[in-house]
Amino acid sequence: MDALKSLVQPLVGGMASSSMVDGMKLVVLGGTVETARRVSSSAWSHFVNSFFLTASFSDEDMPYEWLMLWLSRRPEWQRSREFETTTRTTTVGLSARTNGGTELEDDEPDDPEDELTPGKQKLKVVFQPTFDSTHTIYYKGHWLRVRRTKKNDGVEVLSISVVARSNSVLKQLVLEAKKDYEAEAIHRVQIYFADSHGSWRWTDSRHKRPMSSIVLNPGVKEVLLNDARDFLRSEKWYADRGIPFRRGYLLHGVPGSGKTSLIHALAGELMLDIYVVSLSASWINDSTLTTLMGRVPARCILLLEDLDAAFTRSVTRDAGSTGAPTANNKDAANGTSSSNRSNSNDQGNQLSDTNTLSLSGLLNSLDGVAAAEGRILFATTNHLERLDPALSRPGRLDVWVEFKNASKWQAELLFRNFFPSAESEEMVLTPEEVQAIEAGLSSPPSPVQSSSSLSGMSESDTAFAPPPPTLEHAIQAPLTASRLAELAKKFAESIPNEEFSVAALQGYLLKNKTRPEAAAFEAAEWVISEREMRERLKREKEERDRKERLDRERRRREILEREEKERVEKEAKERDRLREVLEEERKERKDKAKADKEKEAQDKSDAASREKENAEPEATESTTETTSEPSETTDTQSTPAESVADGWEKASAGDSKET
Ligand SMILES: Nc1ncnc2c1ncn2[C@@H]1O[C@H](COP(=O)(O)OP(=O)(O)OP(=O)(O)O)[C@@H](O)[C@H]1O
Repeated sequence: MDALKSLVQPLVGGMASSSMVDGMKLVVLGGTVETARRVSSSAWSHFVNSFFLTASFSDEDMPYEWLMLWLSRRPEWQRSREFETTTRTTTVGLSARTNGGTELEDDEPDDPEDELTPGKQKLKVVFQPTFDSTHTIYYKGHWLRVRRTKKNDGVEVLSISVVARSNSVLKQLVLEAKKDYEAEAIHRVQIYFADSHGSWRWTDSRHKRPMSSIVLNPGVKEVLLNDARDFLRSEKWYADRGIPFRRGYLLHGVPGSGKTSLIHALAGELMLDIYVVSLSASWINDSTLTTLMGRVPARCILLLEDLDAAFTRSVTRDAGSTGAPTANNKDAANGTSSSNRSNSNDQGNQLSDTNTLSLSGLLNSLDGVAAAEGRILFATTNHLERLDPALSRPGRLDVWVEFKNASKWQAELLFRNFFPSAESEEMVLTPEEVQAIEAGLSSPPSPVQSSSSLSGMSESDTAFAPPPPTLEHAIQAPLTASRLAELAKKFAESIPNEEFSVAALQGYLLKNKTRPEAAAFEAAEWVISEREMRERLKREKEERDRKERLDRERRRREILEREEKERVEKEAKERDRLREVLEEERKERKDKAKADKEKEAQDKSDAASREKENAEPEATESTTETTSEPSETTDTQSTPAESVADGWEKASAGDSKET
């Protein structure tokens, strides 16, 4: 301190007061402390950078999902002192869990009213650590530093750092998280969609659909399932014979017949993920498709939706559309590039010309060198007639399955699947419920009644409320197996063979989901009303088409008339212009002739005067006779402009005669 004083003393001289010295001391001390803090902090980050191994995971990739699920189960993650709250719709399944909030969400008991307001989306509050906060988690003898950050483009990144000599602990962690995730995903099918950059993006995870819920004519499901299973077991068989290990299925037929549903059910059964490309996407082209095909994993289902779009580039799924090849799709079918698609502006239903997918590009992507092996390809189309036979070559689409409208057999089975029977396990009623049904009592208080009493409505007010639900609506007594069979038969009898899609029948049953009896007995009526509606829609469509045709015709006529009028006006203008030119020429000629005559006269008089002077009168007379002739002929000759104008006049005279 004395040293500091002796340093300061000469600066402030004898005037230095003790308070000033104290102030200086404080400054020096503060500076020292701050410098020490900075040095230690930079030393720490240097230490971290040199000894910590760091792995980063972007939320655009699956490992992020695995790790978020893993973290959500760690108590350290849940005990975060800085957390954010967010709401999300409650979705049963992984996507909800992987937000890292399953264990952290509010513990509020489910509101019984939610049960009574079907369709209402339930929001829950999720607590999760804030971005940019660091958490320390102990894992297999190592301290992990976990940090979640958000980049400017909105992409979330999870960084995990660990002090270790090798990165094996991080690898172990990722593998463990993956295993946990897969254990969780065993009952779900992961869906990936292609993006315009040629990458696959995980999009959804759906509950597996039981094969039994797919209603197809006998044998179809079994054949497909066995074939796919057999294929997956036969890698060596293919390798031994040098055959590319690929198998393709084409599901074609009417919309709403179960093509997509069957693929989902098969994926669940075979424990495969689904990779979907929609060929009607505007950005799809040869090179993106080839890149995508090369990037599918070895064991998966690759689903090409709307295969016909690759041939026609048509986005319409209108049943009335014939699918007749257009100039463009002929090119495509010939295997030539469809880059000349820019001519297609006149085709209302054609995609933009940025779409350059060709048949050869599609075929190459299916079985070219870059195509992945081991995948099962499924392609769907509603328009088989638009496809090229080249697709049926082995290794491309080996098995073709047609999907038709529902047969009577399918209608019956669909009905049976839809309604529970007393023997089925799904519907287990409590003894009270059974008692209530037997006693013919109404179900528990209806939502309308309870809400009206809550809002203070008087007894008489209930007259304005909708009627309370009947027993039939509230609790559906399970049917006995024999009654269910009877009703299913009755339903199938009322449904005409292969006239309605399974989706349409499902829609009808859904409307009657609590009324199996009514569903069976009113089916014939529904068929009639559906037919009438179809007829009406058909008539309306025809009327619309007719109007559009007339409109088009009228517009075409108007355009033709306008063009004709413009042509006539143009010709008249041209005639006028030529006439003016002609007039000017005539005038010029006259002026010229006049000037010539005057000049001639002048010359003559000059010559006469000269002759007079020379006294030779005979020579002057003969010169006058010969020079007067050319001026007469000039008048009678027509110039080129005159002849063109004459032509125009003659032509227009002819035109006017014709009209
Ligand atoms: N054969 C079927 N068995 C069970 N459900 C079916 C069947 N066909 C259709 N459905 C039901 O109808 C709806 C539409 O079916 P899906 O999407 O599988 O038909 P699709 O043939 O793929 O139609 P699109 O060609 O229009 O894509 C789904 O809800 C599905 O459950």
